[in-house]
Amino acid sequence: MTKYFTLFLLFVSLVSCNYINKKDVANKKEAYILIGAPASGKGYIAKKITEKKKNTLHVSTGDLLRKSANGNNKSLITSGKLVSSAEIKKMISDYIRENSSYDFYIFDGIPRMVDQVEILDKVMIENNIELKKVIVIDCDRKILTKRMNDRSKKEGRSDDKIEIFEKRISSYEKNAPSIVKIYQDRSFDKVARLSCENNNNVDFVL
Ligand SMILES: Nc1ncnc2c1ncn2[C@@H]1O[C@H](COP(=O)(O)OP(=O)(O)O)[C@@H](O)[C@H]1O
Repeated sequence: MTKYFTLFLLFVSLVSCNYINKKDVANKKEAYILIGAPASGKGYIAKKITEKKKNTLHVSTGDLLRKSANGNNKSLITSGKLVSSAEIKKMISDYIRENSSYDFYIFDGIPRMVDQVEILDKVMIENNIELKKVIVIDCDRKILTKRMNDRSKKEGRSDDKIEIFEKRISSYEKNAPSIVKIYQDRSFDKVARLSCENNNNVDFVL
């Protein structure tokens, strides 16, 4: 009799363990961080990932700022300068807190400066989001400039004028290598590289 009771207890504990594991998996949220120069196709890659992974939120700091920016930030954006990290911190923490029910997050446009790595770390910890992959998009400057020209005809973004665009690329070239290095030093395997020209198949970086 005791033998059967012990077996029963073992069975119950196994089932409940499995239940806990399933629940943990269900609650785990994961993030992709996209790093790429202006016009390198971060939006395009984000769209591809969103198609592959259900319940994914694409978080573009540029889009969020364009929707909400005050006068001062608007003029910073128009002149190709960066908005202060303090404002980015508030904007991103509020936004993720208000949109916490996703399974996957794609961060596009953050971190843009080294100090924003820590800001994003904190937001991810507070919202129980783990880093899945940092995807770096490599792109030749000639291609970027051509794309910017095409895009500015279609979208008419105020910061897509050639001299402003060059400034944004220089800012990217100044900041991105140190940011990528931080993630590589933390975990080399989590940093994947994609070419901006040959990026139809994103499966291998997911
Ligand atoms: N993380 C950020 N920190 C500071 N400024 C930002 C950040 N993200 C976006 N911005 C501002 O918004 C502008 C547009 O950003 P975005 O749409 O990502 O453009 P792109 O990647 O094409 O340069 C940037 O040039 C900058 O002024």
